[in-house]
Amino acid sequence: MAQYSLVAGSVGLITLQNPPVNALSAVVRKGIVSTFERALRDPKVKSVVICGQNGVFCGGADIKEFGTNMSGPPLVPMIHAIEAADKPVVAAIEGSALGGGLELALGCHYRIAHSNARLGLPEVSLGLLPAAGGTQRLPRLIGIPAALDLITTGRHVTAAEALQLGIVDQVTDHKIVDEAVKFVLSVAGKPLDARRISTYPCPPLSDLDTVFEMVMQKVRQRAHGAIAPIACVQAVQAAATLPYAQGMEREKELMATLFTSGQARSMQYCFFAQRAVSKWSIPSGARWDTSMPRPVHKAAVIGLGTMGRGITVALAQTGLSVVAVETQEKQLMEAKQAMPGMLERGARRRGVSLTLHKITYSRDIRAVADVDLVIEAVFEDMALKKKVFQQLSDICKPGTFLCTNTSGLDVDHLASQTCNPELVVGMHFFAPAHVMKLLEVVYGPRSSPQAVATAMQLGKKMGKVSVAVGNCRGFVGNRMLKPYVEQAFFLLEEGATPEQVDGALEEFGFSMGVFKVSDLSGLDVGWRVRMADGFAEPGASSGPSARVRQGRRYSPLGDLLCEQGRFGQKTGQGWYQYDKPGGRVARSDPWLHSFLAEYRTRHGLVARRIDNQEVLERCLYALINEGFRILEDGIAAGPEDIDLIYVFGYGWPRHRGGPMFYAGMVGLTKVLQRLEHYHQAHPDVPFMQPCSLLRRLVASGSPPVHRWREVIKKVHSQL
Ligand SMILES: CCCCCCC[C@H](O)CC(=O)SCCNC(=O)CCNC(=O)[C@H](O)C(C)(C)COP(=O)([O-])OP(=O)([O-])OC[C@H]1O[C@@H](n2cnc3c(N)ncnc32)[C@H](O)[C@@H]1OP(=O)([O-])[O-]
Ligand SMILES: NC(=O)c1ccc[n+]([C@@H]2O[C@H](COP(=O)([O-])OP(=O)(O)OC[C@H]3O[C@@H](n4cnc5c(N)ncnc54)[C@H](O)[C@@H]3O)[C@@H](O)[C@H]2O)c1
Repeated sequence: MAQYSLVAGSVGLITLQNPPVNALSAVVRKGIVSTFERALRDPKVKSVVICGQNGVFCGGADIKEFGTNMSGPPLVPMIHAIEAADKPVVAAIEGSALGGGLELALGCHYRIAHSNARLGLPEVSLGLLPAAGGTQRLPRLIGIPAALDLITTGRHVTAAEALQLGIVDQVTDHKIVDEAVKFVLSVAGKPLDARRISTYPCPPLSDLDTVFEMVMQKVRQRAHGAIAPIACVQAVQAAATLPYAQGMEREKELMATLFTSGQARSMQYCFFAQRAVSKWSIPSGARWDTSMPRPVHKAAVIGLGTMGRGITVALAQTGLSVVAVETQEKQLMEAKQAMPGMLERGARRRGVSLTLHKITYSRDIRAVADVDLVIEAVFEDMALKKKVFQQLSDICKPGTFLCTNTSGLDVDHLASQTCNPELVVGMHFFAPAHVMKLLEVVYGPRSSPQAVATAMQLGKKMGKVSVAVGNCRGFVGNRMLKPYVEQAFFLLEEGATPEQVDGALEEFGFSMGVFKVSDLSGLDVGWRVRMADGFAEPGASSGPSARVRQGRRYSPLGDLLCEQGRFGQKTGQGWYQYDKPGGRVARSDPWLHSFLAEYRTRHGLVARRIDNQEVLERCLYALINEGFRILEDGIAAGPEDIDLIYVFGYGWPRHRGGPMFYAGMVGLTKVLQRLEHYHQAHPDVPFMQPCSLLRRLVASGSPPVHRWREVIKKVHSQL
């Protein structure tokens, strides 16, 4: 609703009231319309201030309404009426003014922001565009380039940047409503014609066509198949080239296409999934709302390699004191040199000024004696990690949480090396750890609710999307990757090329295909794991039995490349070639193609034409099938957890909602049928055998993804 009061004798104050973010639900819109009409009718009222309750102006349209039959007064005429009023209207912005909230403010004649405010048009991240005049008013107010930037990226700006861009007229540190009232009294009676943004011409730009062509090209490249960013550019183009009324028509038309699209549904699903996973619960019964995290003031990181450096930066950025321990002098020196630059770039990326960081370095693990939480990031070697955990258990003060960044080793086994296994959890970051948004918090049967709650809260503080997952080989993300990569190898054996497989996956929306990612992270990483598991054995990669291991189909292709020293980007050769070791630009490698041809001949394989549909089905359905197994095993609490892990950690396109949501969009029956088809063709590939949970879901009528938990619960209760 919207509350109305008369203040300072002549100012009508409208307060949006819809906790927690004052979203513009039907009731709120109704409230604004009626209170605004009342203010206009009242001769005592000379001006109006619009604000939001509880320190938030407005989080935009009510996203929950989007899937329903929308009723109540529409936003566009409501904002028009505010702009057309002959009494000055000021938006008093604190907290957030996002989406429809900012569009409402743009309809006001003046905008005053508290210094804590964040403003933006994030509709693009929901698969939409700002359809309450945002695409038409913002370019008229701040110019086309700046508006394009904000609308196509959806980024939020601080009050200071908003002032610089000209979005707001004033920024204050004082009470926002008091300032707005003071301000509106000072402008009462002044003409308003020059304050109605819709009447402004768009600031001229020379060579408009070239600008839009270039922007469109850039946006298309970044969009990876998402349609909303393209529509955003088209809408701003309408603002630049058409009169306001026609621009509004174009905005409406473009929004109509987006509004009902599968992409918008997928992205809005991700929005709510992100909120849902923070409300974690684990099989022991511990939950987010009953488990108290313990404050962490001082943390430590053990091992300053690739991951340890990123984790140290991410911790320091939250304002924590960090003790960084590294045994190798050379690594320690390199880390010390690299860290300031990483912190500086991080501050720039987050749009904040660089503050003094409290990092102390040591080669002696005893330096961590007084920290509240330790994150271990030494080599992926169980014997080494066990030793480190034994040391930590001896050295650290009582109650210190001991966390490991292992990519997939048994967290329980590490916990058993300590005197207090309840204090041990996995904190699995993704490279580069100070940039990537995902954190898997791995709990074991003995992890205390407080340890899980503390790791989840610390992750949130670090700006991560933290997902609580159970302990199993590879946890959720890396476990699902295995069947996906395996299928990619099999496709090469059968006639595909790395270029084709990557091309199909990139067209689907991944920013990088599986082989480019493998080159980036290093082929040797998986090779070492396969050797440890007894899959890859030196000398076993050729010969007649090379393609069968432990009774199942196996492809030694990755092992053969590693045996040749082709580890990917770091060696300048992998599935692709690079201009030098460490090079970043992947080029097709004729050597690899003849190697594949020779390999097929050696094993009597006849290359066949494989279409992209098959590439996608085999790679993605194998991954999704493992996702169902993870749900069945109770390793992930729900499909949302898996989906966010893939969107934030593995480059799954957000506009496709994550693998499990995507399976629902494709149709569970179809996914099941195709898995059955591929499993029949290759019964020696266990990953393709459809998971029984998938069968149960299909048998229960393929419920929508938000109802899968009911079926999963039934499965668990029968176990
Ligand atoms: C044809 C039709 C034409 C329509 C015209 C459309 C016009 C317009 O252009 C479209 C929009 O505005 S699109 C909108 C554009 N706006 C955006 O994209 C902004 C989206 N919101 C945000 O980015 C963040 O929530 C804030 C930064 C506002 C607050 O962050 P924070 O303090 O960390 O809080 P938190 O944990 O994030 O959320 C707390 C609770 O609020 C909930 N909720 C939040 N916003 C909601 C909404 N708009 N709605 C509903 N609910 C919303 C959230 O789910 C959660 O619920 P839970 O049940 O407690 O889990
Ligand atoms: N690299 C990735 O993409 C990635 C992603 C997620 C998780 N991980 C995991 O993170 C951990 C570290 O991986 P990385 O890629 O940073 O390895 P890395 O080889 O880059 O760094 C490991 C560092 O640990 C140091 N170290 C070894 N023993 C030590 C000890 N006892 N005390 C202090 N320092 C010691 C080494 O000198 C080295 O600098 C591994 O468990 C790995 O599986 C890696």
